[in-house]
Amino acid sequence: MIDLRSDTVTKPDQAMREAARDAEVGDDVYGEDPTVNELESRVADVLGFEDALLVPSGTMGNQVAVRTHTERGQETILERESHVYKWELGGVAQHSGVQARPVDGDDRGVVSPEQVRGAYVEADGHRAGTGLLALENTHNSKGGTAIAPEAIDAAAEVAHERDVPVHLDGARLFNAAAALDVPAERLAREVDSATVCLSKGLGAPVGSVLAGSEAFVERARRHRKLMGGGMRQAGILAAPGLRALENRDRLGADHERARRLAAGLDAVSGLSAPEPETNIVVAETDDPAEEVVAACEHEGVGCVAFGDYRVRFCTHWDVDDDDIDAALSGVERAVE
Ligand SMILES: Cc1ncc(COP(=O)(O)O)c(CN[C@H](C(=O)O)[C@H](C)O)c1O
Repeated sequence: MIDLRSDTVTKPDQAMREAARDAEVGDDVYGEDPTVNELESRVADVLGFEDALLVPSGTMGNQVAVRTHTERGQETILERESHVYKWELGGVAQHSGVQARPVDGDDRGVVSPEQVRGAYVEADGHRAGTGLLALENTHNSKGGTAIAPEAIDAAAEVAHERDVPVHLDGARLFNAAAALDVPAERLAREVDSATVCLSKGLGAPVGSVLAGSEAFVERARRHRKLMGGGMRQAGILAAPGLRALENRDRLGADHERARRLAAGLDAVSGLSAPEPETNIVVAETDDPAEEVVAACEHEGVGCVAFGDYRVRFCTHWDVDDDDIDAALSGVERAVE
């Protein structure tokens, strides 16, 4: 099957497997795994933060960030279609006792300064107040949109004027950086913490990294442990992660293939697919999405329903040009 369901399906290459095999390891709960320490330091540098923390998943990175930034009862402002709100099992409530305050970003998932201002709640005798603003870049549900640094900065400025910290779910931050041709550090410059996923388009088998100030990461390390994320010889995971980090420069190839895939899908009767900004293609379907997904699977193409009449296809490093051609033929057969 040509698996376009997600870029989470990427598999480690031989170099990553050998790096894992040969990794120098230690007990990371004691801070003694040299490979984990190297990865954390490297990601902190790349994102322009003081420190960083390896976590098993992007979800844990986001949830540790929420738990570290907030107090119980507070609210977190987030975009209604964001991953933190929509796909993390109510984690902000379950892990942190935090209330979600969703706002409807624009069609690209951008949360405006006015929306932050309007959703902000000052603590008083009856309310715990706003404890966090959570943003996402690229924005998955809106089609992998690469949000400009100025938009992130503007929302963060309003939060900071009210002493509210900002977390950036940067699961695909390097995709945004590649699409906008700006350093990832610039996209994270005005936020207080950011997660990046090594296990998506970058191809690592496991792992995300949560970056922030030294004081933030010290507290986040405790919350990671609280959630059971304290790992031992995790250099086995950090070594392929370090290799994955070097794949940032190849993400443009995924974006180019996504553009070709979208153009081909758009030409199929019963589908319409706008030009993507990164590696995520979302097609509007005449037939129910679930039917289209099942038909595509039958023709050897993996994709996922992204709404009643929306289907998502993700390009990634295990998908080459021939796969795109084959996928287009398969989808054409599926929906004809
Ligand atoms: C923006 C963003 N932030 C966080 C995560 C969570 O990462 P993991 O927990 O899967 O490592 C994801 C995964 N997204 C997955 C996907 O797109 O297939 C599913 C929906 O969970 C994400 O898209």
